[in-house]
Amino acid sequence: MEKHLGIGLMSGTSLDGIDAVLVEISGKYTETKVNVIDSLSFSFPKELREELKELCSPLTASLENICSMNMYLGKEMGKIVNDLLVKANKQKEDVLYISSHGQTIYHNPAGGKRLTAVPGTLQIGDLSVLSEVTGITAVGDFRTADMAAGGQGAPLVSFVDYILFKSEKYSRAIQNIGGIGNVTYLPKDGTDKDVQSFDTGPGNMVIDEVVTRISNGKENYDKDGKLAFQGNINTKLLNKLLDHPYLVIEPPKTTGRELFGADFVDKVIHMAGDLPSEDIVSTVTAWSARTIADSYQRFLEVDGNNLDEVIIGGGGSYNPFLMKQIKENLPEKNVYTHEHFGISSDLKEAVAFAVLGYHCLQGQYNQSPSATGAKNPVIMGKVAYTQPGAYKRVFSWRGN
Ligand SMILES: Nc1ncnc2c1ncn2[C@@H]1O[C@H](COP(=O)(O)OP(=O)(O)OP(=O)(O)O)[C@@H](O)[C@H]1O
Ligand SMILES: CC(=O)N[C@H]1[C@@H]2OC[C@@H](O2)[C@@H](O)[C@@H]1O[C@H](C)C(=O)O
Repeated sequence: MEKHLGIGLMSGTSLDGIDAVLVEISGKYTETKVNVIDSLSFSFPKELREELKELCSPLTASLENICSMNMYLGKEMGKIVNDLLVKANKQKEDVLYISSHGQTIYHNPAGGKRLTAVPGTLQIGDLSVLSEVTGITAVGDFRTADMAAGGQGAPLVSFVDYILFKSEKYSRAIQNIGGIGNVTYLPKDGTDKDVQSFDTGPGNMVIDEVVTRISNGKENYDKDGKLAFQGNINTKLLNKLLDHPYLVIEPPKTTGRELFGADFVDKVIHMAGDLPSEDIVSTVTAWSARTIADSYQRFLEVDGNNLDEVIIGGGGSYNPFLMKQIKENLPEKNVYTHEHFGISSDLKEAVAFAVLGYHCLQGQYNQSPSATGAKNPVIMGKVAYTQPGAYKRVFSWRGN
């Protein structure tokens, strides 16, 4: 089977930065083979992170800044790709495509009341700029295709989870803990029609924002759960947080900074009153863990479905306090991280988007309707090439 080099780029809702991964890839769907060759991570400087946060809220976003940031991020993403090529000692001619998730700044799967307020989602980091800076074909803007077919536009990684983790022996929950938590449920010996997926709720987003506030911006996350370990979980605050209406909405459902961003953290800080700051960190971390465990019980382990294994990835898997809480809430499950299966928790989503982009270029479906709630399968992604060389490399290849 013909092998190619491709690059996956992930810039997630945590707004922590961009992960870039160079993969060798071949095949399609359950025959897909993907190996990581090299990777590079770029942390957003504080000012950029703050600007992006502003763009994620209708109260602080400006049209002018969104317009510029789309171009700016496209260029930055291109520079990261070029750095990765230097690191891996590869030329642009060696690489068939880049597949970029883009930076979500707004995600509104429910839409609004006005006639024109239909569901929408916006990922920025322009694909033409990315292609022009790198000389490589760029694929991206996946979520709108799923929404066009009536889906939530997320979670999309469930398609790749099915390829990587389906098992004849065990029912599995593949849990990502990024800014938001999302799960893919793969029942034992199930088909692609049995895949279920939804956002469980806050992952690290609320923890990160609380830490940013209490440290006056000196820290932006609770490294190794240090603050959470120093505090106590406050049951009263925890119970109030567990009343959040998102947690009982039936899947398919997705969420983001619109519900669990800075405006929500204002309310948490208010609810916490004069609690010591470490207790607030412990409590919101315990809350994230509970929302994950509770949603399995509420939505997955129903109708005779069971759950044997939980496989955790994303940055939250590096927070030992959060992991401890998850394990305590799931005493009868085997809880692993992606590393147990030879996959980096950090790079998994970037690899997943490399797989989605490769399918787009092959004209293959790359989405799971049962996971996103779409009416029908679609090929997600748009393709940009600004120079003939990039165009020729992709179109002289018939990836069938
Ligand atoms: N050593 C660590 N200790 C505690 N938390 C950590 C550690 N490393 C990473 N994290 C957490 O992981 C977050 C980043 O996670 P990740 O990169 O998976 O998110 P993302 O891809 O931006 O989000 P999403 O999957 O929601 O789009 C950081 O903001 C931080 O909260
Ligand atoms: C709109 C958006 O960017 N959603 C992200 C976010 O981060 C985690 C969770 O919420 C998930 O639904 C999704 O990302 C992953 C990559 C997904 O689509 O599978």
